Amino acid sequence: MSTHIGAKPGEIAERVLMPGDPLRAKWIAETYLEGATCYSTVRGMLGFTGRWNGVEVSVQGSGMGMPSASIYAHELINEYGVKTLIRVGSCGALSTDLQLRDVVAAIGSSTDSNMNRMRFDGLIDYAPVADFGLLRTSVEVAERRGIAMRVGPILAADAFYTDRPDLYDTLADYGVLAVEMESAALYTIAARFKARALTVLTVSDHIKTGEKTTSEEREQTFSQMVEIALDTIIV
Ligand SMILES: O=P(O)(O)O[C@H]1O[C@H](CO)[C@@H](O)[C@H]1O
Ligand SMILES: O=c1cc[nH]c(=O)[nH]1
Repeated sequence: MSTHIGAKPGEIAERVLMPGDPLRAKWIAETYLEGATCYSTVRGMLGFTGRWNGVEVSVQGSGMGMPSASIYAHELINEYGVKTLIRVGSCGALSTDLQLRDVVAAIGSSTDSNMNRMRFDGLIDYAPVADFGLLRTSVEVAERRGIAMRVGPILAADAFYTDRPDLYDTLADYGVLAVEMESAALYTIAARFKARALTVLTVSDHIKTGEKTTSEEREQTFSQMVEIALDTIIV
């Protein structure tokens, strides 16, 4: 067991999908993974291991926000030997080109988090980016599946409810597609500890239009994103 994950050594695969929502982890395991078993219920942050196309894959909930996701990424890599992590999350669209349920792959992640400012002593604006091989594979998988996945930069925000919507407009002017709350930390920790990471998202709500999906839809219906992530992680 690590501090926050109740798995025994060997119970977590080298390949892990990371949704923020632990009940999305359960849905993914039950819907897609053959022979899935639950290895952790610590803090209700469920984790499962099973097989996708014969390859062992785990799914671990990571919670909301970079402090929580950082804990799970850190322990998965450093205490369980995880080599590849793909976040499968929901996001709010900043770009007016995006519609509800569109799938987005995050090539890089800007952030308002202070975590990397602390890491680099406020001297460097570190640029957290996706693993190029995973990103390329995900694009190939999406094309093969006929899914029009958008690839571009996103924002990883500390706050879900912002007092500065004007900054979201400015970021959209700079080509930032969407906002979520974990990718910058995931990319940074993967880089630091020599793992590979990618973030694939589904648009759950639109910041400009106010349209949104329900919490049940966010938990159980973002199948295109999950299928792209599963096909990508086993390559
Ligand atoms: O749906 P998940 O993966 O939790 O991701 C998004 O949803 C949560 C906010 O509702 C944040 O964690 C954000 O990043
Ligand atoms: O972090 C998130 C996730 C979904 N929608 C948002 O607006 N923000």
